[in-house]
Amino acid sequence: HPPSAWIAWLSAPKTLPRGPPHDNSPRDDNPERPVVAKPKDTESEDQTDVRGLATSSPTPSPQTTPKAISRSPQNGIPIPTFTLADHESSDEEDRLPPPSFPSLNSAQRASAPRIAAPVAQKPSLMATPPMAPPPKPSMMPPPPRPAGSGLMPPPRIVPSNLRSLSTPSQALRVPTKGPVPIRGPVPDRSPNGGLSPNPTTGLAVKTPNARGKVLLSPGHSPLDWANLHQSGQNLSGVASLIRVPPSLLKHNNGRKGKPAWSSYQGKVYNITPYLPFHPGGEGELRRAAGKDGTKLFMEVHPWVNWDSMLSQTVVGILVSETQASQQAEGSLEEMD
Ligand code: HEM
Repeated sequence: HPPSAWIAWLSAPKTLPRGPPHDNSPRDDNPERPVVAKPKDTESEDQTDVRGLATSSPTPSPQTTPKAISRSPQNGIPIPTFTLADHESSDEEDRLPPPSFPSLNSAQRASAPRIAAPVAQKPSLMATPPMAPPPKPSMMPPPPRPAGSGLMPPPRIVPSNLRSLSTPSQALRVPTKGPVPIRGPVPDRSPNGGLSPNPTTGLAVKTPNARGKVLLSPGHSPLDWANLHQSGQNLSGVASLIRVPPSLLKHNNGRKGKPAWSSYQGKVYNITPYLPFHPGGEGELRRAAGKDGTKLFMEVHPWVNWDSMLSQTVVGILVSETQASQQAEGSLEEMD
């Protein structure tokens, strides 16, 4: 913008309407289009027709807002109008055929192969140049029909073709030859069928589930044992490590209220607190109570690190009867 225009606008008297010196609104270069201003005051009596044109203003409004009027009468160019009634009464259009698609002179129609003869077009009002009739398509002749009905005869039903349907009992029969697959749970070799009473509650807790795994009572998962084991509690039941003779190990077999001790590779553990946490079941673990359980342990799960799992339950070391009597007064810690 030329700076002079801005200077002129800035130095203009205050009575001039505020605004830039030029019109930023989009220009309407079409002189035929009527200029319409939306009435600001909704309570105004001025009416607008469906085209948005101001129709009449019977009484002069005191408002100073300029009202839009059609410029067409001044220019002498009439605004074309139509009514719905006129359109409906036009029979001429109804008699016209529906518009063809694709368009009669379109490239799509020209390039499409014509199979059937074109339908005779009624003379329409569309200025369409007459098209040349499409060339006759050169189609392959249909394949010769096979002799007879054209269908293959159904296969003959011969008794040797029929497979005998196995009965449910046959389908589920275990093969008589070869090794029998082991699908069941771990066999329970405990004397009372795996249901051993809990030493604290007296209730049977071991119940193998469908997968053969022992259902541990709530709060007795391996993680729960890990938490209890790391809690710092003394789980051994003895004040200090002791020498355990075989007689003492045998005595503490977990029955009649006695603690369950078990030795593994020379160390004696108090397995009583671990019984309800044992994933293999309390009954299985009890089988090693009061004796050395190394052999049983290694038969089942040699990968299990029992020493780290039971380190807080260590009672002492397994010694001979004579060693134990010689050191009956002292403890292992005093000897060390
Ligand atoms: C005090 C020592 C023992 C500890 C720390 C211990 C620990 C474990 C652990 C952690 C498992 C789960 C193993 C796994 O899922 O891979 C387990 C399973 C088992 N344990 Fe022990 N166990 C001990 C002693 C025994 C003994 C002496 C027996 C047998 C007389 C036994 C029999 C079993 C059985 C049958 C299973 C189930 C195996 C399975 O589900 O496949 N456990 N034990």
